[in-house]
Amino acid sequence: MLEVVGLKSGYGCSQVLFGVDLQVGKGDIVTLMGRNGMGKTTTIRALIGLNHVLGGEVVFDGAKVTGLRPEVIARRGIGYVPEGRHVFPTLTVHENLVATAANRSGQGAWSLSRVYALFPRLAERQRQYARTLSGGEQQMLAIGRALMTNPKLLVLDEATEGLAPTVRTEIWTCLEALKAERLSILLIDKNVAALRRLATAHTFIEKGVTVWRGNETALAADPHVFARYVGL
Ligand SMILES: Nc1ncnc2c1ncn2[C@@H]1O[C@H](COP(=O)(O)OP(=O)(O)OP(=O)(O)O)[C@@H](O)[C@H]1O
Repeated sequence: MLEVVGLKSGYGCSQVLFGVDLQVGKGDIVTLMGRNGMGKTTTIRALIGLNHVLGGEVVFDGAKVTGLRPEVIARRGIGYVPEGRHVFPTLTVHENLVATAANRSGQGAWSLSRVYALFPRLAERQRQYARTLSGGEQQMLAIGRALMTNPKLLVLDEATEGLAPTVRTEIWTCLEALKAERLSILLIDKNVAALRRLATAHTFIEKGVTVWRGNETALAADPHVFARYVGL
């Protein structure tokens, strides 16, 4: 589904990524972990076309997408939920969702009713302006909007950051439901316990380089990996 090899990227003349390798297979839930400032968000931004790629390759769904424009990569089927939500504040919940609805149909296509079934709270607030929603509801809306593009891969950056524990649990439950549907997901999150319960594979980066990859069984078998690269 997604194969990233030797990805290099940065900001202006400051290089941040020096060789990130990452793989997400169909139905996989893959984490991107590492200490603060190691390049997790930059990796995501580079692979979806928001940051300039200095080297390496990104292959998505069998085709090279390295360096393509973000809207082109999004249309290929990568749904992105950025850190900090970014819903349209002056549109209603309903308008936010239809604004990103992809012009695709067929089996498995996301519809308003499917998003509302996943997030009943959004259904109750359909006519409410997005700016009046709680942080957790805005996060649900951000995920719902990404789903309305019918992604083959959903990318979430800190989806539970700053949310109350009960709301976090709701987001994790929703991600479990998406996992059961075999949607491929790449995610960054500081809530490591929940992340590890959900994920099928992990990627650790340090100073812009992939330093460890493996499944949860391999990670659990080697506690030094976690201590060394995340330090908890
Ligand atoms: N817009 C920017 N301009 C310049 N440098 C940036 C910019 N955004 C991030 N950086 C730098 O790039 C490096 C990697 O940042 P990045 O946000 O990718 O890390 P991260 O692993 O996601 O960290 P965190 O967990 O703190 O979000 C950091 O040194 C950061 O200061």
